[in-house]
Amino acid sequence: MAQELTVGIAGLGAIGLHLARALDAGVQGLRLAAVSARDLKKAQANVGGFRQPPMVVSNPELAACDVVVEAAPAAAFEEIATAAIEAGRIFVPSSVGALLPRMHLVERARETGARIVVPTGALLGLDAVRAAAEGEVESVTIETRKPPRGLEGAPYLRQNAIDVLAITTPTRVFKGNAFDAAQGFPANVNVAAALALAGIGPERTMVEIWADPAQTRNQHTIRVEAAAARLTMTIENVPSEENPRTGRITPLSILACLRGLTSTLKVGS
Ligand SMILES: NC(=O)C1=CN([C@@H]2O[C@H](COP(=O)(O)OP(=O)(O)OC[C@H]3O[C@@H](n4cnc5c(N)ncnc54)[C@H](O)[C@@H]3O)[C@@H](O)[C@H]2O)C=CC1
Ligand SMILES: O=C([O-])CC(=O)C(=O)O
Repeated sequence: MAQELTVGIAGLGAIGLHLARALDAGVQGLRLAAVSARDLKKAQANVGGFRQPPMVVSNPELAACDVVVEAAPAAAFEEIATAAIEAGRIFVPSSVGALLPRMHLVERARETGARIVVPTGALLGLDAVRAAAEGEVESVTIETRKPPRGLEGAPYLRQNAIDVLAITTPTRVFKGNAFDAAQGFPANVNVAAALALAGIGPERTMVEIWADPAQTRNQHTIRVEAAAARLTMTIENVPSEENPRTGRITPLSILACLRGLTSTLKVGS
């Protein structure tokens, strides 16, 4: 019989709370053991009614779990990631954009025996992108279209005095590489960072971000031109109620990713 992995979740928002509930409902081979949050009292109330209430701990204390899922704002990424990686755990980031300027953590994980497992999250097709990237890849692009409120508050918009809520027609608000996109939109295009890591890296992965008042969904289109195949894929995510920046599929994707850590039958590369 396969061993059970304990799971700790940092952050109980649109991603973390849904994931915590799903794990508490029972997933073979995984046990929710601990959660952390900004507001520990609220976290206690959120998990108090669980079948098996997890411990409410600090971010560094999550590293006692076998698997640490980061589902917090990007600003908290370093504290959560460092503790998990130093303890040699499996670290599953949501704020993937925050990993791009911290690739030394990957080197450190090699030394401590930790693993960093980036989920597909709100995106699709990273299996095909990884396969294509085993061969020659000419280009990888992602076009993200969100309702304006799904981009609100991004540092890039503030720095460039773009009032996204005043936009009345589809408007391209960013064009550049995935590294710069992740810095400028830390809460909006983690998908671009995941795509970059799956394929040809953050400098060569090109990103367009559109604010589109006609959109009701968070839409991402990937285009890959490679020696082995041409890929064009679109996902249209229903924004979550708690956080319109975040597609509802994200906690489901992380759950699927966690199942893959212990399942006997694993589908997709
Ligand atoms: N990889 C992907 O495909 C996607 C990634 N994301 C990213 O995932 C992260 C979480 O997203 P959401 O759940 O939608 O955010 P959210 O804002 O709904 O939830 C974040 C939670 O973390 C808590 N928090 C704040 N400071 C904290 C701290 N220092 N330590 C622990 N918890 C803290 C907040 O109180 C909140 O409950 C964000 O960085 C977001 O940009 C979001 C969507 C897709
Ligand atoms: O949920 C989405 O559509 C994507 C998202 O917010 C992100 O990549 O950070």
